[in-house]
Amino acid sequence: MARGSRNRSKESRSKKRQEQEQELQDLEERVSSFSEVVDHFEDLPLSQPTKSALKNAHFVKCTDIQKKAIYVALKGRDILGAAKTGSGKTLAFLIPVIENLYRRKWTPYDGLGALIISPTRELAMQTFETLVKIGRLHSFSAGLIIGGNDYKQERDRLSRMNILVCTPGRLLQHMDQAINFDTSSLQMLVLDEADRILDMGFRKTLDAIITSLPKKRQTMLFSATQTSVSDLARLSLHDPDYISVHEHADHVTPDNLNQFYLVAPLPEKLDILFGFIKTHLKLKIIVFFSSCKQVRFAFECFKRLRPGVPLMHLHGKQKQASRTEIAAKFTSTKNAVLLCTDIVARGLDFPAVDWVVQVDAPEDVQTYIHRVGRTARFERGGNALLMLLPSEEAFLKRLDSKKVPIERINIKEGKKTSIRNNLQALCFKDPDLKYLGQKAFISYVRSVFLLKDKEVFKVDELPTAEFADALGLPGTPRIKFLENRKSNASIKKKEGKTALEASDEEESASDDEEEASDASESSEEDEVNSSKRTIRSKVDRMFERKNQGILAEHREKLLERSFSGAVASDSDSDEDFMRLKRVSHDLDDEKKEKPFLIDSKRKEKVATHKKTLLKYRPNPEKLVFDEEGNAVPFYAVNNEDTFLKDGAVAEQITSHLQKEREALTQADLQDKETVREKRREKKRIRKEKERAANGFADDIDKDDLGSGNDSAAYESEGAEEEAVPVKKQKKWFQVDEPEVDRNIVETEMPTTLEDQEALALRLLEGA
Ligand SMILES: Nc1ncnc2c1ncn2[C@@H]1O[C@H](COP(=O)(O)OP(=O)(O)OP(=O)(O)O)[C@@H](O)[C@H]1O
Repeated sequence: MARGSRNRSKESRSKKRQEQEQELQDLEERVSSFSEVVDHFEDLPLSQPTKSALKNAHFVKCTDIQKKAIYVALKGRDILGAAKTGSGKTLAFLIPVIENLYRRKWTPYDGLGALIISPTRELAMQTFETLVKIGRLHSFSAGLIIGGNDYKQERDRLSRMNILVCTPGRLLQHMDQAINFDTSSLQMLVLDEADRILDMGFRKTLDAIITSLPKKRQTMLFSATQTSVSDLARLSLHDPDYISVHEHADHVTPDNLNQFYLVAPLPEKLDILFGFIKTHLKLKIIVFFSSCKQVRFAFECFKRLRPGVPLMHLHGKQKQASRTEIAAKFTSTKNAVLLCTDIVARGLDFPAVDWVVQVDAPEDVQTYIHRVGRTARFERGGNALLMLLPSEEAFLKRLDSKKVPIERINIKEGKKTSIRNNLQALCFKDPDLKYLGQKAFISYVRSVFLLKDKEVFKVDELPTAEFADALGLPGTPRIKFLENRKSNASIKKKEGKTALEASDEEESASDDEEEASDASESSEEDEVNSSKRTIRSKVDRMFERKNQGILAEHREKLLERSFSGAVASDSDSDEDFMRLKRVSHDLDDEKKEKPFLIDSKRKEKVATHKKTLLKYRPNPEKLVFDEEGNAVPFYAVNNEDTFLKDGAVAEQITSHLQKEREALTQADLQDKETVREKRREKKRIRKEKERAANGFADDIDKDDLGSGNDSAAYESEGAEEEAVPVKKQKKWFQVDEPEVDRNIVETEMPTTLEDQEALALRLLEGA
């Protein structure tokens, strides 16, 4: 009996296996004979688990790139896929990855089958999520390998993974360090945002990765912007298929995207942005800056100015946990403003973004296309606003030549607001904010300095003093790299080189610096090292870090003083700051100690006896130092006659005491003020802690979530005068053409505490 049932189950197992084999064989045949473009996933030659998962995720109809790329990729061909932003490229490569492994009967024991490389961590995470969604009914193992995660944990799981989604730097780290990481069985390599991964920033990393991968593999490249042919050669593609669905479209950007630009002087950019936010409170907005420090400064200032909408910020200098949390929060929020750098520019799919605002112009048209592509995704509408400096108007030519339609707008005079005074007050009150402002200033100038397109980005035409003033800074911070550039250029000129060559060399040096970094976040150091990299001491770094532009000058003076009289040397450098240099301490000839010459037996004996030796020394002279630091004999400072010239002794005593008393009173007043300031600070910290306990914490030093509501913490400190009144400003700008539909989203039921607060604020202020 038992044997009978065992036989039956054996039979049914082998029957099932045979059916599966047959199914796979049929699928293989369908794939190889398939050559039509179909509209629905259901009609593609896909396995049942994939079809079911797609259906469950509500993916029914294929987009253009999916129609044209999936069936070709299923045949194992190399692919170069290009389609506009938000057109569904992710599924176009994920479906073939899963299916091709499935048809090859890949199991967890077969090792690594597919590698998907993304330029940023957030994009890798998003791709991984989609992979999990559509591959959940398969039995493959998949892993996410990105910087900022637990390296050990990743390493221990590597050997068991069939599909890996990763960022280039972290992948190479594992390739170099993890003994159990074997890539020899790899079947497929996918480069998402291929042009970015193949460009200079990742060149060395990617080349090192490619050399470790088997040559016989399927390679798929996808991007919204074109990959240069010379870059492709590095991948040794096998007779690739070029699938470019929007090649003949009128525009390279989505058709349902309205694009505007305005010409804004540098000092007015933050005013304009703040005005824009205040007049678009109910919308979801992404704002791009060129550096992390600008993002932080704008975020810290704006949240204190309470625009009445949740504010968030995202950049590469935040901890990974914060980055992930903020990205998730912005995804789920209906209306919010996300201030960010270009780590958000590519691939990220935040739902229902209404506006993309570029406060700083992008480095090139490619970056522009990717940035604006964060809105108007997959059949939705969207709007984009670009701020150009008067000196950057040449960028419009670049956009035009790449088929980007953009329209000029002007802000209505009556709608202009200024937050300059508010920023000044904030920076005055909070040295940390001022320090951040100084860093933001330097970062911005540096970013313009580093940009390649010198016809558009002209660092020498930046109104730096006015810009510093507009940021609320008490003075213009020193821009050391520009000074270095000038001095380097003049040295090079002397050596027969032109200034242009000199600055080009500096740029290429900084390109090298970028190579090892993640995405575009590397250009964040405030100081540009000149073409020769110098080793900086701890003290140098400290001076560079704290109060740039204030201490830097102080330090220069210190240096001047310490080295005045020093033996001039060509090798003078910053490291010499802590090194004692030979300083001439020559005294007058007559005061010089006569050398004790040992020219007889007697003197030889004396030389061993300290006390006797003293009589050969000149008489000691008591010296004091005057205010200029000159040594003068003690008794020469004052004698009785000169002393009495200033009045009788008693009078002088009284006036001296009077002066001292005044000085003490003054010092006392200052002390009292300091104590008061400390008390205020304590109170503020206590209040912040209380708020933190209630879930409202947001610390300037923490890269955590932020919202407009955080500024409430400053209310009791008399910050009311900093709040700019909220007015209902419907028409913020004017276009020559009829008004564009701004795609206003109605307020939904607030879901989070921040939403509720922002809504309450708006209601109170009548927005
Ligand atoms: N066939 C489909 N049906 C419905 N929605 C889809 C389909 N394909 C993709 N989408 C959705 O469209 C959005 C954009 O897709 P995806 O992120 O893949 O675009 P992309 O072309 O990679 O954009 P980018 O160039 O910015 O990286 C996503 O929200 C995705 O879920």
